[in-house]
Amino acid sequence: MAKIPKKVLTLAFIRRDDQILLGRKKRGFGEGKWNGFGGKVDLDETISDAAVREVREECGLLVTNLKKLGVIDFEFVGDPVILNVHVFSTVDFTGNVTESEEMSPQWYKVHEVPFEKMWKDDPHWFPYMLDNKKFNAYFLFEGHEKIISHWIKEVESLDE
Ligand SMILES: Nc1ncnc2c1[nH]c(=O)n2[C@H]1C[C@H](O)[C@@H](COP(=O)(O)OP(=O)(O)OP(=O)(O)O)O1
Repeated sequence: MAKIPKKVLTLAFIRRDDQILLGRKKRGFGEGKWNGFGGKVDLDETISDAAVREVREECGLLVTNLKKLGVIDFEFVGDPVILNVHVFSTVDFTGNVTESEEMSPQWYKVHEVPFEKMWKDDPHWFPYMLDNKKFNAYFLFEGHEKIISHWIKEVESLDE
Protein backbone atom coordinates (compact mmCIF):
# COMPACT_ATOMS: atom_id res chain seq x y z
CA MET A 1 0.00 0.00 0.00
CA ALA A 2 1.31 3.51 -0.88
CA LYS A 3 2.56 5.57 2.07
CA ILE A 4 0.74 8.85 2.67
CA PRO A 5 3.26 11.73 2.74
CA LYS A 6 3.02 13.79 5.93
CA LYS A 7 4.47 17.25 6.53
CA VAL A 8 5.21 17.79 10.23
CA LEU A 9 4.41 21.25 11.61
CA THR A 10 4.32 22.85 15.04
CA LEU A 11 1.73 25.17 16.52
CA ALA A 12 2.41 26.75 19.93
CA PHE A 13 0.24 28.82 22.24
CA ILE A 14 1.46 31.05 25.05
CA ARG A 15 -0.83 31.71 28.00
CA ARG A 16 -0.69 34.54 30.54
CA ASP A 17 -3.38 34.75 33.25
CA ASP A 18 -6.70 34.75 31.36
CA GLN A 19 -5.02 35.62 28.05
CA ILE A 20 -3.60 33.79 25.07
CA LEU A 21 -1.09 35.17 22.57
CA LEU A 22 -2.19 34.91 18.95
CA GLY A 23 -0.58 36.21 15.79
CA ARG A 24 -2.09 37.42 12.53
CA LYS A 25 -0.26 35.68 9.69
CA LYS A 26 1.14 38.35 7.38
CA ARG A 27 2.17 36.12 4.47
CA GLY A 28 2.04 32.62 2.99
CA PHE A 29 -0.17 29.71 4.04
CA GLY A 30 -3.07 30.99 6.17
CA GLU A 31 -2.32 34.65 5.42
CA GLY A 32 -4.70 36.98 7.27
CA LYS A 33 -5.77 34.36 9.82
CA TRP A 34 -5.10 34.58 13.57
CA ASN A 35 -3.31 31.54 14.93
CA GLY A 36 -0.69 30.29 17.33
CA PHE A 37 2.97 30.34 16.33
CA GLY A 38 4.65 27.57 14.40
CA GLY A 39 5.82 26.09 11.14
CA LYS A 40 7.76 23.32 9.52
CA VAL A 41 10.13 21.07 11.44
CA ASP A 42 13.66 21.13 10.00
CA LEU A 43 15.49 17.85 9.33
CA ASP A 44 18.03 18.34 12.12
CA GLU A 45 15.66 19.24 14.98
CA THR A 46 13.09 17.62 17.24
CA ILE A 47 9.46 18.67 17.00
CA SER A 48 9.59 20.50 20.33
CA ASP A 49 12.87 22.23 19.39
CA ALA A 50 11.15 23.39 16.21
CA ALA A 51 8.23 24.70 18.26
CA VAL A 52 10.59 26.77 20.43
CA ARG A 53 12.46 28.08 17.35
CA GLU A 54 9.27 29.05 15.50
CA VAL A 55 7.89 30.96 18.50
CA ARG A 56 11.19 32.82 18.81
CA GLU A 57 11.23 33.68 15.09
CA GLU A 58 7.58 34.69 14.88
CA CYS A 59 6.95 36.67 18.09
CA GLY A 60 10.32 37.14 19.79
CA LEU A 61 9.59 35.13 22.98
CA LEU A 62 11.79 32.37 24.38
CA VAL A 63 9.41 29.67 25.61
CA THR A 64 10.17 26.80 28.00
CA ASN A 65 8.18 23.90 29.44
CA LEU A 66 6.11 23.46 26.30
CA LYS A 67 3.44 20.82 26.89
CA LYS A 68 2.25 18.84 23.89
CA LEU A 69 -1.55 18.92 23.97
CA GLY A 70 -2.64 17.79 20.54
CA VAL A 71 -1.79 16.18 17.25
CA ILE A 72 -4.02 17.10 14.31
CA ASP A 73 -3.91 15.71 10.78
CA PHE A 74 -5.20 18.03 8.05
CA GLU A 75 -6.05 16.64 4.64
CA PHE A 76 -7.08 18.71 1.63
CA VAL A 77 -9.18 17.25 -1.18
CA GLY A 78 -6.91 16.72 -4.20
CA ASP A 79 -3.67 17.10 -2.22
CA PRO A 80 -1.78 13.90 -1.31
CA VAL A 81 0.18 15.58 1.51
CA ILE A 82 -1.25 15.46 5.03
CA LEU A 83 -0.28 18.27 7.40
CA ASN A 84 0.60 16.69 10.74
CA VAL A 85 0.36 19.56 13.24
CA HIS A 86 1.71 19.19 16.80
CA VAL A 87 -0.02 21.59 19.20
CA PHE A 88 1.84 22.89 22.26
CA SER A 89 1.05 25.26 25.11
CA THR A 90 3.08 26.96 27.82
CA VAL A 91 2.83 29.64 30.47
CA ASP A 92 6.62 29.99 30.74
CA PHE A 93 8.39 32.55 28.61
CA THR A 94 10.92 35.36 28.67
CA GLY A 95 11.46 38.32 26.38
CA ASN A 96 9.19 40.87 24.79
CA VAL A 97 6.44 40.22 22.29
CA THR A 98 7.73 41.54 18.97
CA GLU A 99 6.15 41.73 15.53
CA SER A 100 8.00 39.69 12.90
CA GLU A 101 7.92 39.55 9.09
CA GLU A 102 5.54 36.61 9.40
CA MET A 103 3.29 37.43 12.37
CA SER A 104 1.61 40.38 14.03
CA PRO A 105 1.09 39.23 17.67
CA GLN A 106 -1.61 40.30 20.11
CA TRP A 107 -2.85 39.08 23.51
CA TYR A 108 -6.52 38.03 23.58
CA LYS A 109 -8.69 37.13 26.54
CA VAL A 110 -9.44 33.40 26.24
CA HIS A 111 -13.18 34.09 25.98
CA GLU A 112 -12.59 36.68 23.22
CA VAL A 113 -10.61 34.52 20.79
CA PRO A 114 -11.55 35.80 17.26
CA PHE A 115 -12.69 32.48 15.77
CA GLU A 116 -14.35 34.25 12.82
CA LYS A 117 -10.86 35.32 11.67
CA MET A 118 -9.21 31.93 12.23
CA TRP A 119 -9.00 28.52 10.56
CA LYS A 120 -12.45 26.85 10.52
CA ASP A 121 -11.16 23.89 12.51
CA ASP A 122 -9.98 25.99 15.45
CA PRO A 123 -13.35 26.27 17.30
CA HIS A 124 -13.52 22.45 17.34
CA TRP A 125 -10.26 21.79 19.19
CA PHE A 126 -9.48 25.07 21.01
CA PRO A 127 -11.70 24.03 23.98
CA TYR A 128 -9.46 20.97 24.54
CA MET A 129 -6.29 23.06 24.25
CA LEU A 130 -7.61 25.84 26.50
CA ASP A 131 -8.57 23.23 29.14
CA ASN A 132 -5.12 21.58 28.86
CA LYS A 133 -6.75 18.35 27.67
CA LYS A 134 -4.76 16.11 25.34
CA PHE A 135 -6.41 15.29 22.01
CA ASN A 136 -6.03 13.77 18.57
CA ALA A 137 -8.00 15.17 15.66
CA TYR A 138 -8.47 14.88 11.90
CA PHE A 139 -9.97 17.40 9.47
CA LEU A 140 -10.69 16.96 5.78
CA PHE A 141 -10.88 20.33 4.00
CA GLU A 142 -12.23 21.27 0.59
CA GLY A 143 -10.24 24.39 -0.20
CA HIS A 144 -9.19 26.35 2.86
CA GLU A 145 -12.60 27.37 4.21
CA LYS A 146 -14.82 24.25 4.17
CA ILE A 147 -14.55 21.24 6.46
CA ILE A 148 -16.06 18.13 4.88
CA SER A 149 -15.47 15.73 7.74
CA HIS A 150 -13.63 15.60 11.01
CA TRP A 151 -13.19 13.77 14.29
CA ILE A 152 -11.64 14.66 17.65
CA LYS A 153 -10.93 12.45 20.62
CA GLU A 154 -9.46 13.17 24.03
CA VAL A 155 -6.48 10.93 24.77
CA GLU A 156 -4.53 9.96 27.89
CA SER A 157 -1.11 10.63 26.37
CA LEU A 158 0.69 11.74 23.23
CA ASP A 159 4.10 10.72 21.90
CA GLU A 160 6.68 13.40 22.71
N1 LIG B 1 -6.13 24.30 9.64
C1 LIG B 1 -5.25 24.80 10.51
N2 LIG B 1 -5.66 25.24 11.70
C2 LIG B 1 -4.79 25.75 12.57
N3 LIG B 1 -3.46 25.85 12.34
C3 LIG B 1 -3.03 25.42 11.17
C4 LIG B 1 -3.88 24.89 10.22
N4 LIG B 1 -3.13 24.53 9.15
C5 LIG B 1 -1.85 24.85 9.43
O1 LIG B 1 -0.83 24.68 8.71
N5 LIG B 1 -1.80 25.39 10.66
C6 LIG B 1 -0.62 25.92 11.32
C7 LIG B 1 0.54 25.00 11.47
C8 LIG B 1 1.70 25.95 11.43
O2 LIG B 1 1.86 26.52 12.74
C9 LIG B 1 1.24 27.05 10.51
C10 LIG B 1 1.72 26.88 9.08
O3 LIG B 1 3.12 26.92 9.04
P1 LIG B 1 3.89 27.64 7.82
O4 LIG B 1 3.76 29.10 7.99
O5 LIG B 1 3.44 27.04 6.55
O6 LIG B 1 5.34 27.16 8.13
P2 LIG B 1 6.70 28.02 8.14
O7 LIG B 1 7.80 27.06 8.33
O8 LIG B 1 6.59 29.11 9.19
O9 LIG B 1 6.64 28.63 6.76
P3 LIG B 1 7.69 29.44 5.96
O10 LIG B 1 8.69 29.97 6.96
O11 LIG B 1 8.26 28.43 5.02
O12 LIG B 1 6.88 30.51 5.31
O13 LIG B 1 -0.17 27.04 10.54
